Amino acid sequence: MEKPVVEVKHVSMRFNLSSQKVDNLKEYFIKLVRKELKYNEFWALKNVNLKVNKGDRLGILGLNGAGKSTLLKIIAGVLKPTEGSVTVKGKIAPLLELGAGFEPEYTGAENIYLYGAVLGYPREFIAEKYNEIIEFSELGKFIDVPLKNYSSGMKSRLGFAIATVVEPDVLILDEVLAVGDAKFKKKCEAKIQSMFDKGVTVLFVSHSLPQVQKICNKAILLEHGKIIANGGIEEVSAIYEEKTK
Ligand SMILES: Nc1ncnc2c1ncn2[C@@H]1O[C@H](COP(=O)(O)OP(=O)(O)OP(=O)(O)O)[C@@H](O)[C@H]1O
Repeated sequence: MEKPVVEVKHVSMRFNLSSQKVDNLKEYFIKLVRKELKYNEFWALKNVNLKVNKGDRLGILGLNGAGKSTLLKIIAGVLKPTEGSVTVKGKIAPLLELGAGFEPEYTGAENIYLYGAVLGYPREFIAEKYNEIIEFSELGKFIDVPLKNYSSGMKSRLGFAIATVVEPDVLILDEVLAVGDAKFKKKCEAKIQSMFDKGVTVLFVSHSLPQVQKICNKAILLEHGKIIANGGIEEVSAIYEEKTK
């Protein structure tokens, strides 16, 4: 039997939602110290089990708030699940919120090392790939400018360049990904396509069913934090379409 590249076992994720109105920070800390803050527990994911085999391209479908991004963040290691475990074999390129690990006071060059470390790349590896990252980002002399002076497109370009410098075994794509202007977008799409051509395993979140159908061979459908369908793309798309009628 085929060994899964990604395995999600009994994963649940609880968030604490504040149920009270707190007017300012001072009041918040007073309530915190007096243990007067009340939370409502909210389970964004509930006992999710999933296996993704090598070379599969899995679409993650579901309505707003179903838990799609939370699941991707847990698989990428950005969030730790409240319960359960995730194993991923090989290198991951998580194209989620690009540049979330950036430090605004540091230059682009310094952030390459910082963000690289956030993604778990060894320092020597970053040093080796440093020029390639700068070249792909097309930031030129701006690489020595603090990140706080970058436009949002420039930050995304640097984030994309760092996250894709590895040859990943697993590519995590969230459609919220914003990657600069039309020209740079094309370049990113070409890079993603080249990863597809090499047979990378893909996890893809999108609200666009045609886009998911174009890219993916399999899909899951999440509803209120639970997987309610898991199978071939056509079968799961049909269930999703029925739900969104
Ligand atoms: N940090 C957080 N704190 C509290 N609640 C959160 C947090 N992150 C997510 N949630 C809640 O978890 C639920 C699932 O969110 P998630 O972003 O995973 O949904 P989604 O399926 O990706 O939705 P969308 O299609 O709108 O992007 C939502 O109800 C959201 O409010």
